Amino acid sequence: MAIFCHTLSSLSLKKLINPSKPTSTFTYINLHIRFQAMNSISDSSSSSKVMCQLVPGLDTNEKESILDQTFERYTSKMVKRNGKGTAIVWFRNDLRVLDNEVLFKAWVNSESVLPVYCVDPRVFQASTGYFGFPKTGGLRGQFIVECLVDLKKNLMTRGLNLLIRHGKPEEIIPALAKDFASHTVYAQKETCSEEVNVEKLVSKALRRVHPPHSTGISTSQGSANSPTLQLVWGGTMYHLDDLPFSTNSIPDVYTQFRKSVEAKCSIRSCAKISMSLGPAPRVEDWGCVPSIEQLGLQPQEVSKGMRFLGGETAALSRVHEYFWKKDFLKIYKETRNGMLGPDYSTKFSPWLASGSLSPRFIYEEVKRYEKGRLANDTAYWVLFELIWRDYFRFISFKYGNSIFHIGGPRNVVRRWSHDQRLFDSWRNGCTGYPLIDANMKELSATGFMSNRGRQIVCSFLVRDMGIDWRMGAEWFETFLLDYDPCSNYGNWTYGAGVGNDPREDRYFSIPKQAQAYDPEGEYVAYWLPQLQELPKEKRNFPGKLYMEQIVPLKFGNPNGHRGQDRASAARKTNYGGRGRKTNSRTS
Ligand SMILES: Cc1cc2nc3c(=O)[nH]c(=O)nc-3n(C[C@H](O)[C@H](O)[C@H](O)COP(=O)(O)OP(=O)(O)OC[C@H]3O[C@@H](n4cnc5c(N)ncnc54)[C@H](O)[C@@H]3O)c2cc1C
Ligand SMILES: Nc1ncnc2c1ncn2[C@@H]1O[C@H](COP(=O)(O)OP(=O)(O)OP(=O)(O)O)[C@@H](O)[C@H]1O
Repeated sequence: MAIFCHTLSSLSLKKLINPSKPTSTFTYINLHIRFQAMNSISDSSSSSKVMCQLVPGLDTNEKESILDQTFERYTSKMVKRNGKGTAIVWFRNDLRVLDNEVLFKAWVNSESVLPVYCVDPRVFQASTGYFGFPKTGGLRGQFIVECLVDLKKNLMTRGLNLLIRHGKPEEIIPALAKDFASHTVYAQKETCSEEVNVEKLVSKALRRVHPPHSTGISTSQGSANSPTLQLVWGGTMYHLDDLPFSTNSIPDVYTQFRKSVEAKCSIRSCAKISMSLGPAPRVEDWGCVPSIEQLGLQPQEVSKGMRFLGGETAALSRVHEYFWKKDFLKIYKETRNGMLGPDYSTKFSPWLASGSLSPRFIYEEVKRYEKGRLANDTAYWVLFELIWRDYFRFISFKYGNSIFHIGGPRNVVRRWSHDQRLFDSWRNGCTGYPLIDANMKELSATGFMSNRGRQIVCSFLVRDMGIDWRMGAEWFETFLLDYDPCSNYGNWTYGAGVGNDPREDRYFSIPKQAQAYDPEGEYVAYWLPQLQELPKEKRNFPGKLYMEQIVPLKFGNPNGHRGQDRASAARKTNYGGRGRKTNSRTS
């Protein structure tokens, strides 16, 4: 039965948590978490089935009041501006007002700020690098639209607005710089080549802009008074400039990186801004936030699972909901490996990826929680995970495009399969392994998959199927709401054993993972309703009661796929084996 979408009484919770039966801490706490989630649903819908759950699950008034209170805490009368003229803020993956270094710098160094967002066809209408999937899927497109609506609203509250233009930034931004006689364009610095190339093009085009009172004499470098592009570091918890090593010598082992930054750097405070960011320059037509169709994408409704709301208001509300209202931070470390429902983990990633949430703000909230409520290892663990996120971003600096290449940062040579039948079964969730299929269905239906799920489906694709890991990474690129090139390709290279850390080469055994993280088959039965009628212990191991398994498992297959050994399966599926023996650990 689909647990988190049904109401449940405390009586049935007691039945679920049978004290006479030994239950692991993980299982117990997850049941508790789902029970709380269900209670919140039952408030509004008594005994009816709820098919999809909003994240955050707060009403509009509550969200607006959280936004106001948070903004108030981060507003200061002390900040003064001391610049001249108009500065342009080119919004990219930093769609927020709170702790936005770019907006802050532009405001301080100008008399007026023009905030701009460019709907770049290379982001919304292009294809992924090698395998040609849509670069941005409909669900992420919708999420970004919501982020833009919210950003526009929050800027307007502070006396600004958001100018929205369709086209390439290198054409739009210089034209605006000319029209508004801007001296500087501020934007967040990115690290991957697609984004860096756009930065270079914008910078080059700006050099050709002559300000109205210049002599018109220009060199190949442009006019001395041409507007400049100032790229500002943002988006990570630790600042690039504060790292205790140069980007070229960032440790390849995560633990070394973490220990070093924790010991030697501190996290900068969030930027506080003035209540009013105006005056806004005079603009005839600020443009509307595009619809999903205007982005050239197919709209997709979420009718099951989690429905994430885009935007800074939702992001700050989610932090409030998870840390303060539901108080789940105190058990985060024990629950974070769950798969079902909104509350086993923070779910901050979609807002972090679009930049509608600042990681430094999360840091400050963790510290506030530790001071005001409870300081334990589990509150810290959110920071531990955020350091992973920082790490992959810095690693993308160090290794450049190699994170997208088949051999990864270590240039590992292996033979990979491109068997379309196998890949299709994986992406469509029809492999015959409920744990894989349920996760893949969740991804395409909601744009989200748990970290546990991501590791398992990655291991299955690359190790059990032997498929080119980039096919999986690009599929994720299309669908994930939280798609971020550094975290996505960083994690995939790790999962495929081609990452920068040679020690990370882990095989995830589906039977073991199912036993540990979905012992009652609730997760698989939620996404694969045909399994709901099976006894709980059978749901992850349904044998012939489900569909035929497309490949045997590399290590042990308790459930069959009999009559076809690995070698013949490999031949049949064009799986070429590996040129190098892996030292996989089995989890
Ligand atoms: C194959 C694969 C692909 C992934 N692709 C992405 C991606 O495109 N974008 C993305 O943000 N995360 C990615 N992750 C990391 C991780 O799965 C998600 O960040 C996490 O599931 C988001 O859920 P959460 O916010 O509830 O996480 P929580 O457990 O609540 O963690 C808090 C935050 O820490 C960060 N974090 C946690 N784990 C990781 C990790 N392994 N790597 C980097 N950051 C982490 C995230 O920002 C996350 O929001 C990927 C992991 C794998 C195995
Ligand atoms: N933000 C991003 N998201 C997804 N993929 C990206 C991103 N930035 C860069 N890439 C991918 O990186 C790859 C660029 O690497 P490519 O190998 O073409 O360049 P290169 O390293 O300069 O080339 P070469 O190896 O031939 O010198 C492309 O596949 C591109 O899709």
